[in-house]
Amino acid sequence: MFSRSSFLAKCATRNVSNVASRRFASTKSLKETLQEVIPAKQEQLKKLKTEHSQAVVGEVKVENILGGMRGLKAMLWEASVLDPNEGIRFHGLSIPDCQKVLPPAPGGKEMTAESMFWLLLTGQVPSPEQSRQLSAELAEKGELPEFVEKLIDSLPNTLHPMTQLGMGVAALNHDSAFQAAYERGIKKSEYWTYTLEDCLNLTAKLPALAARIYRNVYHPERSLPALDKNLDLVGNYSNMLGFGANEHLTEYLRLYIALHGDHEGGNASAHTSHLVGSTLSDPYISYSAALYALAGPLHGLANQEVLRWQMAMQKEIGDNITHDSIKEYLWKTLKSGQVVPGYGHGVLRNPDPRFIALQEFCKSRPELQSSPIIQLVQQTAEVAPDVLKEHGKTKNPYPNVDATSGCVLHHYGLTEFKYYTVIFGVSRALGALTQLVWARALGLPLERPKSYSMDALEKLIKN
Ligand SMILES: CC(=O)SCCNC(=O)CCNC(=O)[C@H](O)C(C)(C)COP(=O)(O)OP(=O)(O)OC[C@H]1O[C@@H](n2cnc3c(N)ncnc32)[C@H](O)[C@@H]1OP(=O)(O)O
Ligand SMILES: O=C([O-])CC(=O)C(=O)O
Repeated sequence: MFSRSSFLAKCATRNVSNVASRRFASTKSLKETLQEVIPAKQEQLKKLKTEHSQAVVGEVKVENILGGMRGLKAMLWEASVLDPNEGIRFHGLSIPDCQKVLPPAPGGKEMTAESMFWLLLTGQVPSPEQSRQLSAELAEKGELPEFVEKLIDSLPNTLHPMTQLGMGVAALNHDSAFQAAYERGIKKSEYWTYTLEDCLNLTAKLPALAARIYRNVYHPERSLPALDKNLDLVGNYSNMLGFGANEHLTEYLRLYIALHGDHEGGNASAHTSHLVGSTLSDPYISYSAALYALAGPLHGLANQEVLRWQMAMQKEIGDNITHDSIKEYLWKTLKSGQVVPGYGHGVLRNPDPRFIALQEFCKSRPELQSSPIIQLVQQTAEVAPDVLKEHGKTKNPYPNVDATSGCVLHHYGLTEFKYYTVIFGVSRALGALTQLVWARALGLPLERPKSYSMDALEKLIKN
């Protein structure tokens, strides 16, 4: 028998190939589990600092400074690592591994947001009981304060849903446990527990906030159902969006939200939350800032742009869609100086495994296979890589997750694509908030890289 802490210490230094070995029969709560795993990680950090702080892991070239820091190994991020060819691994587990071992909701097949959150936070696969325990805790904490409801209800329905989401999340910091404790004057060693409290509260409240925005903007005539204490986080979200009766869409949302949860630390949303959090801003305002990075069309908003672009393509081509007509539309987009949304990536150099997992979901359901919008997305993915290769600019001509994430929502009737990035925003909290807990548990410092002007850079090169 091995102890969990020694197992975690080993996991920290090498990938775990035997997925089954990640199963633990435990009745511990999330906080108790974290209390157990934190000392080994603190020890690991101490060792890295004392024994290896001068080890060189890369070099900084002028192209890195001018090229958006692409490729620089410059951040610590615990929950996931992105391999350019294989894609994302969460604590060493690939997406198919996660699909095998992470518990689904009762009666469902897809992993829940809670089980992914547990894995990201602790490095352990929760038991179904632990996952359900976390669902119950989140449902208990899920209601919005009345002033936040009033704030969201007062916004014009023409304000982009992402702007509204960021405002609601920031306003929730009114009740931040971390901020209140910091003002009281707590020890650094206690930071993580208050951060965890805020992170759980925020995760719990995101569905009610995001669903309220959807209702206000698109269906003001509807009333919002109350939180169901027996449902998982996404079950409740789907219910409050008005799709609770559609088990297929609810399952898709579970998969979507688990898969989009984390993508290592350098992506713009995760990095923003990490940067803002490093000033000891509380998790609400740190994550609010992250949402505004996610809301850019080169990042999360691309999933809205993909649907808009695919619908425009469908309108222009009409019913007779062929590979040639898609090719022509792709060239038209490129020649007009626009990017093809849903293609390319800052790190990945192969098709995104999240794209593949969502496509597999489509392939497993006959009603999705015969859906015109899903067929169009699939056909586009067959044509676009060759066109992008011929165009010759992008380092990665393959589809990323945004190329396909919206079409299933559209098929099942969630057609308001300006809302899609909000769903991404509910998901990305899982990874960004996990790192805030770890940043406080490990006592990570203020993030403050060195910058140069072009004159200063030229001087540096000469010297
Ligand atoms: C969840 C996510 O955030 S996944 C990403 C979602 N974003 C998109 O799908 C938007 C479309 N894709 C892109 O704009 C880019 O591929 C990005 C932003 C994702 C990555 O950017 P980079 O790392 O700079 O990509 P790369 O190094 O390959 O770019 C080189 C050139 O190819 C161009 N390029 C990259 N992808 C594309 C594309 N899909 N269509 C057309 N041109 C592209 C870049 O604009 C750049 O052109 P430039 O030299 O004129 O500035
Ligand atoms: O990793 C990135 O830069 C973008 C991305 O796919 C994500 O954040 O999910």
